[in-house]
Amino acid sequence: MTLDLDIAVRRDSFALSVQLSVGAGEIVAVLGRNGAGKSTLLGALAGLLRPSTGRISLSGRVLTDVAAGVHVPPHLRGIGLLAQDPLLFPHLTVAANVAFGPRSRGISRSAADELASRLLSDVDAAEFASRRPGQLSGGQAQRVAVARALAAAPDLLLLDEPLAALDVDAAPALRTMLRRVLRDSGRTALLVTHDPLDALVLADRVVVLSDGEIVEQGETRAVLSRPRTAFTARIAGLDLVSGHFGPSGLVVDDFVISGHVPAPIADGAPAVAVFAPAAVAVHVEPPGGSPRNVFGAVVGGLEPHGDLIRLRVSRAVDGPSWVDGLAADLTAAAVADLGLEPGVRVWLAVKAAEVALHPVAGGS
Ligand SMILES: Nc1ncnc2c1ncn2[C@@H]1O[C@H](COP(=O)(O)OP(=O)(O)OP(=O)(O)O)[C@@H](O)[C@H]1O
Repeated sequence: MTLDLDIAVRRDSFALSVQLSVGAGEIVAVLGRNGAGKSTLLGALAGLLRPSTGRISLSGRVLTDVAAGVHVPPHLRGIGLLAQDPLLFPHLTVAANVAFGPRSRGISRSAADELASRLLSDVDAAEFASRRPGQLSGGQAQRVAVARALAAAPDLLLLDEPLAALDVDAAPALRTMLRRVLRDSGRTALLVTHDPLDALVLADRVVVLSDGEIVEQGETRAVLSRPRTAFTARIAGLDLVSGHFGPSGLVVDDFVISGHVPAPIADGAPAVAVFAPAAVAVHVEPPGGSPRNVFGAVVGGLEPHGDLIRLRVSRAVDGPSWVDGLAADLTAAAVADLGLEPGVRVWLAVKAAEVALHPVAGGS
């Protein structure tokens, strides 16, 4: 199902103006800080808000057309929402929660029960089928909410910060599960998040929203690893290296980057190494000992970053090309002590414990 949207929404002093298309089976992440307009965009799509101008269509079916006076109500849009809060019916069992959507579409009880049980096993929640929502952890309830959203067979699935309410231990497994079920079901989906990791793992493409406007968009890895605007660089706030997963880590050209693997990755699958610029140590001589991850580069630029200085590197003539754009955060004193300025040869070192390896969208 293809989504085409070109709308403007006014909310008091805030204005959102977005033009966006999402292809059939594509997963697009909308990334933005608090107040960027992400919820406003979702509200307009879901039919909860009326744009002041514009048009929204889903596979040619017009959902909103302000000029023509068309505004299809939320429940008739064929759009499913998975929110931060699972919002399960507390008085129904897990299985009945999932079967509720199909039942209200007129599907027979036995077919709806069968669908619910298949979807619950897809999200690894089959064992909770006869429990009530009050007897589930946050992560378990969110799995059930995913099954319920899929059971409604929406033409478009909206995911509104689906992992934001989960604790850090539950989020990676749920992220991996979401990635699997979204790919397997071939769903067209729009994911709203402020977490670049969600975008990386789940989305094919990312759209960066700032002050109600799209400031950058493109293939997720490309946008996050080589942000073209300072705004995206700040929001991404991460160092990213793309490669393939191998037995000793991320293989990129003839380098291997070691790191920890929060959720399983298939051998040979496209993956990324992610680390914080603050975890990067900068040396002006090759570091001694045998630290695992050391990359040669030259200083590209220096810019203030809060109380620190953010250094961006470029490739050295004899060094790997993929270091281009990596960032390291240092104190002003360290920058002065090391004599760092554009063109200076440096070695970046990152401990394996500070590097996380993640599968990326498009991979198996
Ligand atoms: N009901 C409302 N009436 C008027 N203005 C609103 C309303 N709700 C939100 N706004 C304003 O619209 C702007 C965008 O808010 P929105 O909730 O869409 O941002 P967001 O990107 O979803 O932020 P967050 O990540 O904090 O949820 C903000 O400036 C907000 O103050």
